[in-house]
Amino acid sequence: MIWLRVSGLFWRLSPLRVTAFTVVSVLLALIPAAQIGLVAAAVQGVADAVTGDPDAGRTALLAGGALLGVGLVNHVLGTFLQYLDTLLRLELTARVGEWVMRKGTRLDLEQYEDAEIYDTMQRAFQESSGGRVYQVFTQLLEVARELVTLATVSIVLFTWSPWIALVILLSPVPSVISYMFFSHKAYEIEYERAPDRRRLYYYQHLTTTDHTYKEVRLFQLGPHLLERYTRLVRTFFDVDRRLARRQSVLGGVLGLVSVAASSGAVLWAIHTTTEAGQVGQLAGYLQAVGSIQVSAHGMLLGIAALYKDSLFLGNLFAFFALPERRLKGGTRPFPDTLRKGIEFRDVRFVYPGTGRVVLDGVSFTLPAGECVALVGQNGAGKTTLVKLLTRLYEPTSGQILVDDVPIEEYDLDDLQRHMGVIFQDFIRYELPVRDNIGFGRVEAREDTARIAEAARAGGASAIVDELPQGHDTVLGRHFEDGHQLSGGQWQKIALSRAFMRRAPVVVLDEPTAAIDAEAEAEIFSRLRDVARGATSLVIAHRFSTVRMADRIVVLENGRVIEDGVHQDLLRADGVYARLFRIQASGYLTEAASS
Ligand SMILES: Nc1ncnc2c1ncn2[C@@H]1O[C@H](COP(=O)(O)OP(=O)(O)OP(=O)(O)O)[C@@H](O)[C@H]1O
Repeated sequence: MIWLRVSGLFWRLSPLRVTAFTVVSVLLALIPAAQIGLVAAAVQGVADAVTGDPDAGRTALLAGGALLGVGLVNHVLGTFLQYLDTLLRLELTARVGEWVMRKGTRLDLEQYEDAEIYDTMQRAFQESSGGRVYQVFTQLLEVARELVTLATVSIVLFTWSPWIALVILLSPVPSVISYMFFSHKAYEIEYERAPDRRRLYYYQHLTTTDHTYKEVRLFQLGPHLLERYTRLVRTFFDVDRRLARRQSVLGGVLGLVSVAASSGAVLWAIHTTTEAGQVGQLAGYLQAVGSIQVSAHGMLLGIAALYKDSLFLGNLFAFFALPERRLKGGTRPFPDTLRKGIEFRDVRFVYPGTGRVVLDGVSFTLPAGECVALVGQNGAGKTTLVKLLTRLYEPTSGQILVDDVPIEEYDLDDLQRHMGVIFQDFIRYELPVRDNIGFGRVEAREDTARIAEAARAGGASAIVDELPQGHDTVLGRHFEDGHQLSGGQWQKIALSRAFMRRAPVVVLDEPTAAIDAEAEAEIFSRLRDVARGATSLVIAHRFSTVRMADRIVVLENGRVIEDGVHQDLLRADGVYARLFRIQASGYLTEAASS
């Protein structure tokens, strides 16, 4: 049914152009039959004129003139078809890319983090140029056109000799069957290969991108990665070569059957027409033999190609059919300022498809307008908590309440609009500063005063002031005139993006890991001001940052083990106090020995 869906896509693209394309294609398909009839009439006319028929010369001339007219029509229609072809192809290429992007923005994070679904996406992206969709459409029309040609030419040929016509018609069948068989095999191989192909692209990415260069170069990973790449490519090549060998042997043998059948038919035609002295018929016959064979072959190969391309296109349609935004919100608008705060109540979480409990009954509160720091060793579940709070995932059990209302009752888009979040792996947009900060509130990206204020809040003002084109300086090195920043400078820009949002809830996941201590202290001492009284959650490993928070929550193995203010936690002499002293003593020892 892929054919139907492809036709549907084209119809939606431009009903007028698709109709014109179809009509012109069918008209062109009638031309070979007309040419055969006219050639036969012209040649027979000449032959009769030579043997003394007085009217035959005029008939031959008329047939020749008509042949010229048909040739002209063929040329004009052919040119017009080419023009329509270009238009439809351009339009489709742009639209398929657009559809793929739109779909990508409507999926859940869970789908991106699921290896199987991710493979489906990768397979679909290979089709996102729209090339194959277009191919299927033109193949469909090609098959229809050859069918019309075949039918009309067969009528002529069958009236002369049904047996010869049948032999020629059936001759391509064996080779087409083998083509279909091998197409299916090729598709199966390619399907199984998707994870390895991803690995291949990944090795390529590691050795050809700017931000991987330093490490790959200094660890001298280049040759090793190249070897992994080559090993995979060689495995692919071995499998493909075996398939190609089998295909050419079988295809070659079956092709011989086709050649033998058509050559035999030509000989047979020469023999019968010579005996009857029908020169015109012989000329028409020879042309018809060629034409019918080309059309039958074209049609059957078209069907086989359609079959193969439809299999590949199935991936694209499978991607389009992926369920969208399964995570639904309610209708309640998210508050512009929190009244009470956020409460995690006995939250448990297991990543879908895994058996490991990442959060095991987490309970704590984020009082409105306060800043809570979340600490814990790597893998304790801190970022996972943020994913739940921002509703990128749903708790397996337990509840998150905002101002005593379960989080899922709030409108999902509105909730996310009211959260200023920066993750550890924030994006470095290779775009102007205006976008890098303005994307925090995309509707306000032209509001230079607001961007400047956000930059101040994130400690990025001095960086922006020094850039050659200020807010319009392109960052990064991917595009012309791009200006590269240091890691800490990028992080300040990302922080500014979070503040650009002016959200009532601010979540910063290791926001200052790359920022120098002085700037970090400056940003956090002003956090309450810059966050405009927002309720904030900060994940940090540096205790100089953590101690500035109103409350501190310590997470270990998915459980809250301590919760309180800095001084109380120190007095309690638990895990927090131990970790704090380790860091503090490191600094003190260094200070004492210097
Ligand atoms: N998408 C995922 N699918 C399955 N497991 C995951 C996924 N993301 C994280 N995990 C697992 O969940 C656990 C908690 O991860 P999380 O990223 O929340 O830790 P974290 O406390 O933020 O660590 P860090 O301090 O290193 O950033 C880890 O054991 C990790 O392996």
